[in-house]
Amino acid sequence: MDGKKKYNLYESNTIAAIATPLGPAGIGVIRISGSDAKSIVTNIFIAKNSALNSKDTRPSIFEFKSHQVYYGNILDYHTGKIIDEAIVFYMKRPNSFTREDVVEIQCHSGIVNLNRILNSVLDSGAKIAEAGEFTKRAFLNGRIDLSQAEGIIDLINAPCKKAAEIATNQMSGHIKQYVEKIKKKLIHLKAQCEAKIEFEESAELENGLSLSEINHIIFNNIFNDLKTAIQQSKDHSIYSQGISITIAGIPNVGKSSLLNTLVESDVAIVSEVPGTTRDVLKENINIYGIPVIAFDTAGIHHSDDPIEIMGIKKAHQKIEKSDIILFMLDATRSMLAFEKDFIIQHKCQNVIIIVNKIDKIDRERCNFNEVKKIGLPVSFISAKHGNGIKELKSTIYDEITKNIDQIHKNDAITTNFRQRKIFEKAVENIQSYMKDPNQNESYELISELIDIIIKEMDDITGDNLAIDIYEEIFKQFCIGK
Ligand SMILES: Nc1nc2c(c(=O)[nH]1)N(C=O)[C@@H](CNc1ccc(C(=O)N[C@@H](CCC(=O)O)C(=O)O)cc1)CN2
Ligand SMILES: Nc1nc2c(ncn2[C@@H]2O[C@H](COP(=O)(O)OP(=O)(O)OP(=O)(O)O)[C@@H](O)[C@H]2O)c(=O)[nH]1
Ligand SMILES: [Mg+2]
Repeated sequence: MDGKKKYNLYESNTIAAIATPLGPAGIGVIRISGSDAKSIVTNIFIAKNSALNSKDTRPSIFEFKSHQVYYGNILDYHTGKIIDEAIVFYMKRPNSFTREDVVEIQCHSGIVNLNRILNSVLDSGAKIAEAGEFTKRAFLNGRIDLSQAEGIIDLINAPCKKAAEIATNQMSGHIKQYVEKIKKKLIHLKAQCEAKIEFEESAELENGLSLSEINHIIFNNIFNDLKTAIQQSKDHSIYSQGISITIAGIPNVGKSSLLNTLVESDVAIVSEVPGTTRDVLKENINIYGIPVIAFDTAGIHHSDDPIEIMGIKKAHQKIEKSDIILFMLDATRSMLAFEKDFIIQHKCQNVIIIVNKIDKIDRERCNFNEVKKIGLPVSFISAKHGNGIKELKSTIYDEITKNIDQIHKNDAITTNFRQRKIFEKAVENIQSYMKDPNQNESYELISELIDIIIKEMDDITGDNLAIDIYEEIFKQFCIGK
């Protein structure tokens, strides 16, 4: 991490926010960052038990030592009355998360208590922090780059273990290092081009790279680095974005029963009356670490009931948009022509055929060769009694991951959507240069291309990025982060 300070934007104000959730919890934390952090807390804190020299009095600013904790009482700024007992933690700049002076107040939790303490801190001179402002300061003050800051948001929002692991990698600088490696190669090539352009006539440079060698490195080595980042990120995006699964089928086959079994809770109404489900139901589930949004839909059939027709229309819309369709059949009867047609129509999507209610039939006599012949994955289950559900989950997992090579590689480079778009733009720029008939003739042209890609790599790490772009990114954070 470089130590340089990029901006002096915030030196004049000190910010504060509640950093923990506003609900019942054991402990709550209020975070204060900026040059007045220490004096602001000095006004509203009395240290107890000789933690500071001035026992049972307001401490002098000079008494706080960095990275030490002090026990005492937090007071109301105006009345001087005790609000809560707390532990106060001071981190002297630049040895803090924001690289500014930071004081944290660890107090009891509870919405009212935390807000009373925050108000006392604000009355004592702090300004309320915007969403993500602490992390923005860590970025502006050079502790982390933009990709690491984005790793922090992703970690906070991670919907599953794998997504959290990927976010931790980003936070610790995977993307940053990957981009820096590409940039280093580009800067080397750029220097070669500049030298050639400058000394062309005097022919002083004999052992520099030739134009075709430079082109070759960009078209192969750099191009592959960019492509690898894009491909591996696509593979991993299922962990952060999740995938959608729609349960479909004719009425009464057991779709809602399956949703309930997958969620392990009675979220959907189940009854023997066909046409029970009218609306689309949505539930979050987790299939071997992959976040899945599961939709239960109205049974599809020909209906004259206007409300049912609306439900069936919604079901079709969900089916068209979903990543995987679980198409459910009833094991107690043979397949209808309508069901066969549905399967044929949707064969291009990822369809898993589910034969439900196997508890009701004699497995030996169950003849579903017809279904197996279709060539799609088939699961035999009892949604009601739970048979075959583990196998169904494995089948779904295989379907999700079937086109993914990199999924288990921990060192795979994983970008978020914003970063991936920039890598894609860089690939497009190289491709259109490759198509340019003049590209073999000019160091100037390749030098321009190199400049463009360097600028794009800078956008990933946030170097020289326009203020409005990173402002947008930090707004996605929660307050207190
Ligand atoms: N209470 C608390 N917990 C937290 C944070 C925090 O700010 N406060 N963090 C943030 O949200 C994360 C940790 N990140 C941090 C990063 C750097 C420093 C820091 O003080 N670094 C100094 C000193 C390091 C040392 O003593 O070795 C430095 O790097 O110079 C602290 C927290 C998660 N847990
Ligand atoms: N024996 C048995 N009965 C089941 C099974 N799954 C569902 N059922 C029964 O089948 C009936 C219909 O189940 P639902 O889950 O409501 O079916 P659905 O497909 O959601 O029906 P609609 O919402 O009307 O389209 C209920 O009486 C369930 O108890 C199963 O695996 N075995
Ligand atoms: Mg239903």
